[in-house]
Amino acid sequence: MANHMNAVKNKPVGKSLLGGAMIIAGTTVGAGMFSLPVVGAGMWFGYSVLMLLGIWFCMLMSGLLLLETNLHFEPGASFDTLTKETLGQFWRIVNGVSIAFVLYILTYAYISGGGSIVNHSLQGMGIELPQSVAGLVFAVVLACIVLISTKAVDRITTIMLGGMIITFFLAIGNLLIEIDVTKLLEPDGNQSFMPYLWAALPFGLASFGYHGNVPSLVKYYGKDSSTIIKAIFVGTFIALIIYACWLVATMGNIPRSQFSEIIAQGGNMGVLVGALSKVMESSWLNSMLTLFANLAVASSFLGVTLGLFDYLADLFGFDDTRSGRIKTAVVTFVPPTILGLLFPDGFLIAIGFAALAATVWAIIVPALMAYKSRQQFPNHQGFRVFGGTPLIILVVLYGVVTGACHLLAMANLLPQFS
Ligand SMILES: N[C@@H](Cc1ccccc1)C(=O)O
Repeated sequence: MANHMNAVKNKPVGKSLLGGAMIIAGTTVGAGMFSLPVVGAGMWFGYSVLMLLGIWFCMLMSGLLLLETNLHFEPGASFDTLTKETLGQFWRIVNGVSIAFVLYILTYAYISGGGSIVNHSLQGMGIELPQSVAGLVFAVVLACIVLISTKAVDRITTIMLGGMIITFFLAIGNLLIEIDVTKLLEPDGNQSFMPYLWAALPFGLASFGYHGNVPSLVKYYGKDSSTIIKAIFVGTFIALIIYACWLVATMGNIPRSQFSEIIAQGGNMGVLVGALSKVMESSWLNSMLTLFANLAVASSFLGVTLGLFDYLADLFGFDDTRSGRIKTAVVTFVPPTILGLLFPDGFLIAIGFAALAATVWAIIVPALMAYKSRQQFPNHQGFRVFGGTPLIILVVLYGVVTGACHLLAMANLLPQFS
């Protein structure tokens, strides 16, 4: 869903807790969600929920550690300033590169997922397109919105957010009623579950990523730490609940053995939604589910590419005139779109790589910065995350283990469900 980082800069949303919580929930819930049932099929429901709980906790802690550091600086200080002032030039560069990488690879993931889901929708209307072309259409339409202005993105994502909430409850509510408890609790297929946990860890991490928004919340609320803490807690908790419902809805309706087929077809969004569509009796609710998936990936695309657009404009010094924006749009959209045309089905692979890079800037760097800033400001009276250094070590370990799992899975050294 949307990454309202830039929306915040331009439009005061009313400084209630709810506004901040929605910004966090909006960024967190996105395409990563569609990878969860597919990569969780091996370990199935129980372990998936346990995994989500653990990841939620670690990602919440790393976000709060980031907030702790951020509060030592003036509202408006960016990631770049925070890393430069606490960890120095080396980490500043590593951090900047990893953020840019995540934004680029997510843009590609959304084009791949968007192509897949647009294709699934068009098939419902009797139109057949190659998936790469559907991805191109998806990218071009949404890129034009980003090109027009930040305000356009803000307006459209707000509408999409409303649409997502409505369609999510309509479609998922129905799927939740129809679930088959035996499918959920006594899965078929091979009876080994736990070993598949490791390869799924990176996808859980990507699904709970929101950390780019922490500095924007500080900018938005000022140094009101208790409201920001609540906004992060509530926002990520909403995501946790949505993911749990999503796992119940998918795993309670699609048998585990059928996930093998979904995985064999690349595990892309359209394939998963297609499998769910088959079990839904009402064609109207079916359309709601498809519409939800379209909105979820489109709003994520807008949020993330707007972040990338501003980042690249700043990096290359392109101005905000018409020609400047067109230049920025070219460097923002052309590389991921070409990748989307060449490899239309890299959705899962891209989410995995996004997670690998996110371990750096969303987990390890925030933990190290908090450690360092506690030394730099020993007499600081304000907010400090509980748990002292052991908690920092736990968060770093979580990041390192997840990154290692991604690399091991890439090298085919981890058990993967197929
Ligand atoms: N959580 C987002 C992806 C994301 C990762 C890291 C930071 C920001 C966003 C999603 O599921 O689509």
